[in-house]
Amino acid sequence: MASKSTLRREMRALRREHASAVPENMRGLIFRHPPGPLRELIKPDWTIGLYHAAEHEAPASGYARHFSEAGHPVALPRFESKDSPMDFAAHDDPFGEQDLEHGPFGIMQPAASSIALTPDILFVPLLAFNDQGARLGQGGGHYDRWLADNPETKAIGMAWDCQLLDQIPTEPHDMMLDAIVTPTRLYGPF
Ligand SMILES: Nc1nc2c(c(=O)[nH]1)N(C=O)[C@@H](CNc1ccc(C(=O)N[C@@H](CCC(=O)O)C(=O)O)cc1)CN2
Ligand SMILES: Nc1ncnc2c1ncn2[C@@H]1O[C@H](COP(=O)(O)OP(=O)(O)OP(=O)(O)O)[C@@H](O)[C@H]1O
Repeated sequence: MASKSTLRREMRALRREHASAVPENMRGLIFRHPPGPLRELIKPDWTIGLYHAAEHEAPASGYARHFSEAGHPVALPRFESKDSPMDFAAHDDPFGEQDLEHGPFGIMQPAASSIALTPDILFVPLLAFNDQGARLGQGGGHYDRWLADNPETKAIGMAWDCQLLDQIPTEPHDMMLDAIVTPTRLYGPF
């Protein structure tokens, strides 16, 4: 099996190629809200963890708007510096995004003044996944560490269909996903 770093390079290129082929005016039409079997998992009082997608990642802002309209608190990852641990903080303006600022890794994040929240379900970006729920991330270990510290939180991958692989190299610290959503399929809930 290819090493994680080789796979990361290949999957970044594949994801870029795939995502840039989706016309700009169609992007808002995909990932508008999660499929029914996932919505059924989510209790009315749950806090929803999402991410602010980088250019070629599966877009997650439609879910932020959907869950916010449905009355759920929405939270995004936040870092004080590149080396500090990830926490989650309120994202109260998913339509205007006026409550976000530039953070480390070039990703928009809640301001330091936003209140910290602990998601009950966490939607996570990824570079590759398989149909058993294994995940390859960016290599920072941020989600693996956070999920290890918060074992009650369900983890749902969001991905383009091209990110599905037969096999993912895994290590003991890698946390499995409870489900993965793509524009055409739902894998799980396992
Ligand atoms: N949108 C988004 N938010 C996220 C993550 C993510 O993968 N995507 N993270 C996931 O853990 C955490 C941030 N950690 C990160 C760790 C490493 C890199 C990283 O290596 N980025 C590459 C650029 C990748 C590319 O070109 O696509 C880099 O900086 O070289 C990014 C984020 C939390 N927030
Ligand atoms: N629970 C943990 N405790 C301590 N270190 C961890 C833990 N999980 C992962 N790490 C460390 O994080 C680093 C990156 O892990 P890995 O290559 O699995 O990242 P990834 O799953 O691709 O990234 P991410 O979870 O940020 O998307 C490794 O050095 C690993 O040892």
